[in-house]
Parts: sequence; structure tokens; C-alpha cells
Amino acid sequence: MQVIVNAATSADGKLSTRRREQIAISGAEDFDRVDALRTDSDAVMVGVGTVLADDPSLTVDDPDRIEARTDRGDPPQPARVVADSRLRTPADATVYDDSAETILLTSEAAGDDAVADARARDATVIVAGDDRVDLPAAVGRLPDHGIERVMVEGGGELVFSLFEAGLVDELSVFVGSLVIGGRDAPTLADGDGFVESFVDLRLDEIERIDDGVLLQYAVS
Ligand SMILES: NC(=O)C1=CN([C@@H]2O[C@H](COP(=O)(O)OP(=O)(O)OC[C@H]3O[C@@H](n4cnc5c(N)ncnc54)[C@H](O)[C@@H]3O)[C@@H](O)[C@H]2O)C=CC1
Ligand SMILES: Nc1nc(O)c(N)c(N[C@@H]2O[C@H](COP(=O)(O)O)[C@@H](O)[C@H]2O)n1
Repeated sequence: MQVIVNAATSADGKLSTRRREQIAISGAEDFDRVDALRTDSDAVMVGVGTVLADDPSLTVDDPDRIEARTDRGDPPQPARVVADSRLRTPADATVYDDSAETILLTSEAAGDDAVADARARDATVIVAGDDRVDLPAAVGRLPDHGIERVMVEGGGELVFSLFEAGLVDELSVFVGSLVIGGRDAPTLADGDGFVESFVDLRLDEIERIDDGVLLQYAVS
């Protein structure tokens, strides 16, 4: 299993504002790079906080890239994976549309009724963990669904947990040329944070894109 985290931050490390509304930090070139990364992934993963804030589609936009996927025998779209401990994904969320397979990772706390409702919406539901999604266990079951390469798009709570669990192989951050500020604004990795034994990264690439910079790291 390969897990790649990709996100866009402001120069001060924020993913969004304190209102947690989606803002475009990336420019056109970076969004096109994200589309290519999605194309090369078996699944695109977010936390339910991102679904509630952004209602993302998590699909590949470029028709040529969709065709390239089918030409190589992959489904037209990568699967969408949502870490959602209590199955709070709204029934009308875009991730429930029929453009791609949807997999919800949840915990026992969601309850049988919510699991049945999600399955009735054609989602695949993986239950792992008591109160919160047990990410090593849940992500470890994705290969059963043909998923070997996952691109994670956020948000900060999920990304921290993935680092904490030692599941991240690569990190790409587009740093836009703006300051957002706000102690309550989400950052690339929130959660409880580390106080020792930080995650060591190896800086592999630096590239100027749009009006910002793309930093690509491997996790050491
Ligand atoms: N600029 C960017 O690239 C991106 C920005 N965002 C922004 O990030 C914000 C959303 O981020 P967050 O609020 O941090 O939400 P999040 O997307 O990280 O979701 C967190 C939720 O995931 C669920 N979850 C289940 N198991 C978990 C586990 N083991 N560890 C952690 N979470 C688990 C929990 O219900 C938790 O509340 C929004 O403002 C959104 O616009 C989101 C993605 C990318
Ligand atoms: N790469 C990137 N740059 C930004 O500036 C962003 N705001 C985000 N956000 C992520 O993109 C998702 C939107 O996906 P769709 O276009 O709806 O498929 C959003 O939910 C965040 O994951 N990313």
C-alpha cells in the first residue's frame, strides 16, 4: 500500500480559514497537477470534515486522463474513500453520486442503522475501530477492493492521524503566496500534534508553480 498526502497551504501553513470554508490556494497549474495525481491513484481519500466543509467530488476532470485510465484497464475514476467515524457524510453529498465507487471507513460508534443506510446508497462500508476509525486496520483492508495507491487530500485531522500511524509514504505541499492566519484555522497536520519523535521528511523536489512553490517529500 502506498499513501501519498497532497495539500495546498498558505505561507503560514493553513489549509483554510477559521470558517473552514473551501478556498482556492492552488492556481490552475497546481489544480491540473492534482488532477494528474488523482488519475494515477486507485483512490482519493479525505476526512469527513472535508466532506462537510467542501462537498468535494474527488474525481478526475480531464476526459483524456479518464480515457487513459480505462485504456490501462482501471475504472474510469479512482474510488473515493472517506474516513467517517460516525457516518456523518450527508445523504446528498457529492461523494454519493454515481460517478465513482465510494468507500466509507467507519467505526463501531456509527451503529448498524447508519451502516445499513450508507450501504443502501451503494457505498462500501469498512468498519474498523471502536470510537474512531482504526486507520491501520481500515487502510489495510483497501487492497481487498483493488486499492494499492491512495492519494489523501486532507484535511488536517486525518493527515495528522495518518502520520501518527506511520502510514504516509510521500507528502506534496503546494505553498501559495498568501497568509491566512487564525489560531483556529486548520493546518496541514492538526490532531494533538507531536511533542517528540517528529516525522522526518526528505525533501526530494522543489518546483515553482503558479504563484507558489511545490514541495515534494518522502517520509524517511
Ligand atoms: N487546502 C487544502 O488542500 C485542503 C483543505 N481542506 C480544508 O480542511 C478543513 C477540513 O479539515 P478537518 O476539519 O481537519 O477535517 P478532516 O477532513 O481531516 O476530517 C476529520 C474527521 O475525520 C474523521 N476521522 C475518522 N477517523 C479518523 C482518525 N483516525 N483520525 C482523524 N480523523 C478521523 C473524524 O470524524 C474527524 O472529525 C476544511 O476547512 C477544508 O476546506 C481539506 C482538504 C484539502
Ligand atoms: N490542491 C488543492 N488546492 C486547493 O487550493 C484546495 N482548496 C484543495 N482542496 C481539496 O480539493 C478538494 C476539492 O475537490 P473537487 O475539486 O471538488 O474534486 C477539496 O475537498 C480538498 O480536498 N486542494
